[in-house]
Amino acid sequence: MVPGGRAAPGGAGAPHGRSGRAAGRGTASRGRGGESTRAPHGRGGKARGWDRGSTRTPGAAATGREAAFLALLAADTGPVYVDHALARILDRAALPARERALATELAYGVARRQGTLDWALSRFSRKPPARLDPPVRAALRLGAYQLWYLDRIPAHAAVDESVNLVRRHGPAYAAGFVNAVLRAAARHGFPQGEVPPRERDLAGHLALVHAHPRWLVERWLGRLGPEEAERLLEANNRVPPLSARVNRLRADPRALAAALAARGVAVEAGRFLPEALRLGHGVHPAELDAFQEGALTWQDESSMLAVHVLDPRPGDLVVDVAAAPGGKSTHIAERMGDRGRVVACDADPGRLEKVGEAARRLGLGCIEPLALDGRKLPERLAGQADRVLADVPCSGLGVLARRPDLRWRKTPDDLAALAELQGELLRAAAACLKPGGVLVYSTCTTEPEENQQVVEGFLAQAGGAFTADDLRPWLPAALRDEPGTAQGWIQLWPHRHGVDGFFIARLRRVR
Ligand SMILES: C[S@@+](CC[C@H](N)C(=O)[O-])C[C@H]1O[C@@H](n2cnc3c(N)ncnc32)[C@H](O)[C@@H]1O
Repeated sequence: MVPGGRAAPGGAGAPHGRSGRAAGRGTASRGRGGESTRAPHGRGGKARGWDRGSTRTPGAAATGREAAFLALLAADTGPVYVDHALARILDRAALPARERALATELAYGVARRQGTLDWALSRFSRKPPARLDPPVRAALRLGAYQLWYLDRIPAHAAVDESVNLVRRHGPAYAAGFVNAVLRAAARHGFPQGEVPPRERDLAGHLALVHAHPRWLVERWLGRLGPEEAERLLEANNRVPPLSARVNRLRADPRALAAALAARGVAVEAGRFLPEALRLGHGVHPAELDAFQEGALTWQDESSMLAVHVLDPRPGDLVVDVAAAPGGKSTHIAERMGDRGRVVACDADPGRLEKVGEAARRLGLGCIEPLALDGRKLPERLAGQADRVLADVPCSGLGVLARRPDLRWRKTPDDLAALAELQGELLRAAAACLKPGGVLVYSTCTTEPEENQQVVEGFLAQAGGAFTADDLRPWLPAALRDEPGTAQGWIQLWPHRHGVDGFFIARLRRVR
C-alpha cells in the first residue's frame, strides 16, 4: 500500500508503480536523435462532437496537468508521439519549472502505464477506455495514474482536476461520468486481486505489473528468460540517462565537464566513450550555453558507438543514407576533423533541415544534406564512398524508456514491414561503397528480425562481395566480449549496459 491507503499496482512489485516518476526534466523531446517525431499509428484526427470549438490550441496550457492532458490527447488523436506533443506544448506555455516537471511526470507516466491503467479502469466503467471519447479517456487515465501511482497528490485533487480538464476540453456529458468513475477508482483502489498470479500466467502478470503489451513480454520471456526479461521491463520504465557528446573540435570533454560542474550542473564521464558525458536530470538541454555554443550534442552513448565502429578518417567520402536529424552525421564530421565529405541523405526534407541546423550550431562545414529516398541513391555515388552508414528506420523497441507511448503503438506486423525497408536500404547503401570500404548498419531496436536477420540476409545475397568485420578493435574494452562481436555485430540493452537498446554491425566490401 502507498501512503493514504491506496493500493499501488504491482503488489509485491509495488515499487514498480513509482518508476514512472521524475521524468520531469522540463522538456520531453529527448528520444534517440534519429527517430521520427510522427507516430506511425496515431488514431485518426477526425473532428468529433466534443472536438468542435474546443480550446485545444497548442500552448494554451495554464497548468502542468493541463499540459499533460493536452499532450496525451494530441498523441491519442494524431500521428505524434507524446514526448514531442508535450515538448511543443511546453515550448508555448510559460509555465514555472515545477509545473513543467509535473507535466512531464504525468504525461510520461500515463503514456507508459496506459495499458495497465485501461485494464484497471475498465473495472470501474461500463465502457472500456478504448471505446470512450479521447478527452474522456485522457482525463480518466490522468486521474487514475495520480490516484494509483503517485502518493503525494491527494485523491480529491486527482479527481477534481481531471473533472475540470474534461469539462474544459471534452463533451458535455463527460464531467459527471469522469467524476463517478474516478471516485469509484479512488474508493476501491487498484484492482490488485485481479492481476493474474505470476505462477499461473507469467506473461499476463508481467504485462500488467510492468505495463507492456503482452506480445512483447512473451517475446522477451522466450529470448531472455523470466529474470532477465523482467529486468528489461523495469529498465524500460526508468528515466533514461541524459547523455551528451562533446564536440572535440570545440571543447575538451574533461574541461567542459569541470566547467559545467563549477556552474552547479551534475555531470560525470560517460560509461564507455571518451567524448561522452552524463548529466543530471535537472538540466534543460536546449538552454545550456554549451549546447548553444556548439560544444555538445544530446546523444545516447549507444548512438555514438556506431560512429566509433564506422571509424571515419579525415579526407574520407562518407555517405549516411538515413541521416536526419544528424546526430551521427555531425559526429562523423567531428571525428573527421571536418575534413572530407559527409553526404547526409534523408527521405524527409523537413527532418533533413535539422541536419543543416546541427552542422551550423557545431561549426561543421563538410556535411552535404541531400533529400532523397535512400533506396535510390544517385549513380554518381556508386562505388565511391570510403564509408557508409545505414542507420535505418526501425521499430524503436530499444528506446521504450524515451518514447513512453511507443510500446502501445507497435505490433508484430510492423517488424516484418520494417525489415523489408531495412534490407532495401542496406543493399542501396552497399552499392555506394568502394572495394575495401566499410559499411555500418545500425538500429535502435533489440529485435533480431530488424538486426541480425537483415544483415545475414544481405550477406547471403551479396555472394561473397561483403564480409562481416570483427568488431572488437572498434569497441571499448568493456564491450569487447559481448556476444556477436567476433562475428561483426553487437546488441546493446538498457538493462545490461545502461544505454539505449541498439544494434551495430560492421561489414566490409571485399570486391
Ligand atoms: C533512425 S533515423 C536516423 C537517425 C540519424 N542517423 C541520426 O543519428 O540522427 C531514420 C531516418 O530514416 C529516414 N528515412 C525513412 N525512410 C527512408 C528512406 N527510404 N530513405 C532515406 N531515409 C529514410 C527517416 O526520415 C529518419 O530520419
